[in-house]
Amino acid sequence: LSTFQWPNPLLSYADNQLYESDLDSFVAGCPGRDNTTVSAQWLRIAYHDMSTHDVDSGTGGLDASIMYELDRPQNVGEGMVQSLQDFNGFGLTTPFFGMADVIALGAVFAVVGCGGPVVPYSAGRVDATVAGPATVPEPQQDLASHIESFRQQGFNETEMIALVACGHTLGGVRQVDFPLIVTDTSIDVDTFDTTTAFDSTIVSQYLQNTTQDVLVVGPNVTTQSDLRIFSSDGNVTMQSLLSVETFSDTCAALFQRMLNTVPSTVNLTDPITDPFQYVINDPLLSYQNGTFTMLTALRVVNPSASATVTMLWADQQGASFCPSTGCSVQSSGSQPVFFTIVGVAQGFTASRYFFNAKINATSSISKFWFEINNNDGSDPVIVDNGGSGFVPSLSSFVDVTRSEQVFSETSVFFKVVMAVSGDAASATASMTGFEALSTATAPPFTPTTTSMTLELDDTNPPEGGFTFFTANVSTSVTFLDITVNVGSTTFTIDNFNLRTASDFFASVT
Ligand code: HEM
Repeated sequence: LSTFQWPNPLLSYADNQLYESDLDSFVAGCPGRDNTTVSAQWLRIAYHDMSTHDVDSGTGGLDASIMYELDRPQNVGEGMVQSLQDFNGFGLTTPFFGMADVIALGAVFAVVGCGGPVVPYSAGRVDATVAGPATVPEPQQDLASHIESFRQQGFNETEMIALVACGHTLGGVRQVDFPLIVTDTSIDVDTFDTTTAFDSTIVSQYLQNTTQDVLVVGPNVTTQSDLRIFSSDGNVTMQSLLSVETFSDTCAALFQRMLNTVPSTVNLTDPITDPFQYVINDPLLSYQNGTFTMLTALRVVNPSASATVTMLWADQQGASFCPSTGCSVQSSGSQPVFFTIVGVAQGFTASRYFFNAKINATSSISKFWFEINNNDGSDPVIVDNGGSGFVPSLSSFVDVTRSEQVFSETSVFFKVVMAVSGDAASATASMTGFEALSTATAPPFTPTTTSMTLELDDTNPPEGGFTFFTANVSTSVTFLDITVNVGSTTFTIDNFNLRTASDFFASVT
């Protein structure tokens, strides 16, 4: 299992979405929709979005530009707007994880949902703000054009054949959108093969001449693009894909490249091939009466049933409140982690152990770490972030005990309270709120950011060297970037996950 070095907001969010999000619920078990499958729709949109890539100039690729390209004939189809609506509805984007990362994640789930391979996932795509070039291949184009399109997208002829076969194992062609291809008006969606599953039936039925793929055997010769592509090397590639295992492995490798086709200026994370062995929840803090409360949790993959987990911490340098082995607290409880279909397909289980540490504010805390004792005579396992420990930031933080979710007669909002160390006579504080969910009725679905000013909080007077600032924030805000200037010192909190933190806010009316 891979190790995770905290903090790394993008990587931990990517792991969290891949293994713990709800996005997979739409494709688990390969459910049908609109006479095709949700998976088919999610896979096709990923390919079409990526199709704007140009290897020669290093531009385009999987960048969510599809949101601005839906008026083109190449992008017709029931599934396009529908898929984007699905993605927007989950509200998964963050300031560092855009719609393009969600589209790629959707494709990973889509394939697994229909029984296909797990495609290693990377995050870090950058969303385009305008349309890309109109370079999605169309069925009426000739073989030479298709070869050139795929070359521009970064795939050679053999890879082109396999990629089309891997894509067209799902879904089919919709009569109303392609009436010249599906001429029988009694058919709604003419599926490419006889199974909804992600399997090599598309290949075997083609080689046995029993295929129903209308892009192979349709009445219109001009639009038999799958036939031209599949047969372009004398069926050599299609023969090689007949083996279920080769099909699965080839599709996984090609889809990984497809999803990672991005502008050359974009850097993606290393691929996530399994859940990180240990990940923590970002510590949440509060200060009151000389004590910090710190809430965190440790996710442990494939834990022993008898395991007990302890959190330990060391004093700030020079202080000697904690024993030399560290102050410690047992986990306050644990919960099984419900992995997505990706984690389930890989056979992983996990538990999350929760901690509520009371830390003496005078001696404070320099770092914390964990000890997992399997209680079977084996040595305890130390989880210390690769030796450095986990170092919380105590000079400024959102105080989760003082923050509130306020229910008034007319509205619901968060009262966010921030603790800043120092005297705030000359302080100014501002923040940017990020709303993932777009309220637009049609694409593009883009996030909203709002600038806000924090005020000195009258109801939380200065205490223990901290000054408290506050602002009322809409409950649709999911992330915050906060900046406070106290004299010449600037405190910043970037990418604060308000959605998870607000679970710990008190409800007040
Ligand atoms: C020359 C290349 C290609 C051509 C001409 C082509 C053409 C088409 C057409 C006309 C449809 C019907 C769409 C609809 O009615 O909504 C379709 C569906 C589909 N294509 Fe392709 N395609 C190509 C390559 C690919 C590739 C490389 C992939 C994925 C890796 C892919 C994935 C899909 C999927 C999953 C569907 C089913 C969509 C659904 O059922 O809603 N295609 N393709």
